[in-house]
Amino acid sequence: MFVLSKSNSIANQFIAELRDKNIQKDPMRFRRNLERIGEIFAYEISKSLSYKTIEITTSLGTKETQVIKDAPVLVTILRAGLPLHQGFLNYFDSSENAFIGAYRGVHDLKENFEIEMDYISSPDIQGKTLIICDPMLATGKSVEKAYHAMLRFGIPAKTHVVSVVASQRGIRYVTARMSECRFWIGDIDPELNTKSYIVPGLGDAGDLAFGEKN
Ligand SMILES: O=P(O)(O)OC[C@H]1O[C@H](OP(=O)(O)OP(=O)(O)O)[C@H](O)[C@@H]1O
Ligand SMILES: O=c1cc[nH]c(=O)[nH]1
Ligand SMILES: [Mg+2]
Repeated sequence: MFVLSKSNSIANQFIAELRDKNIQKDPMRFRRNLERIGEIFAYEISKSLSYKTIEITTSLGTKETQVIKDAPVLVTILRAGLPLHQGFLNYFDSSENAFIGAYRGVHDLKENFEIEMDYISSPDIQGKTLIICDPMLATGKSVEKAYHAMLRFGIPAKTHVVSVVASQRGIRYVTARMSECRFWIGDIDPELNTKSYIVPGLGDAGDLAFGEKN
């Protein structure tokens, strides 16, 4: 597992701004910070992709260089995943894309809930590299359900899962059920509250990016 916050970088400032209850009042900055973190993860993940040699022609000669062999398929979970997804698209110009509509069903008294999934659109993913991005990994149920739903479109060669803030419990949940995936996490928080929100976390990422749901 790759954890951005384990080393010092500008990424930690962007994550700090996402968490800051004053700065996050500005939804444009909130979305832009998610996008910037998407760009940073895209760069980090690009180091683990497959490359091919091409020869390019400059105005003065030719040069052999390494370029990505096959663009990864970018998968995102609505709504909060959209700005993070845009960050990936900024770097992976020709990627195909998949979108999943998922949300938490009604909570019962024990704070249990199932994830409802009512929309999925995807290209064929057989043998391709997938990058699933969603800024929050709280219980881990959304991303686990999204990943397994994607498998009806083919078996990917490799799946990368990206999350900006994850809980320790969520990490345990997904690594136990998605052992074939590689996880790329911004920062890991210790707790979930009784509504299964990450503490300290940042709040509701979808609402902060796009406004409260009615
Ligand atoms: O790990 P989990 O416990 O499943 O929680 C994480 C999910 O919660 C958030 O989405 P939310 O359901 O709030 O939808 P939204 O993006 O539309 O606000 C987030 O973007 C994840 O998809
Ligand atoms: O802390 C959390 C948990 C789920 N979804 C969010 O947006 N935040
Ligand atoms: Mg939400």
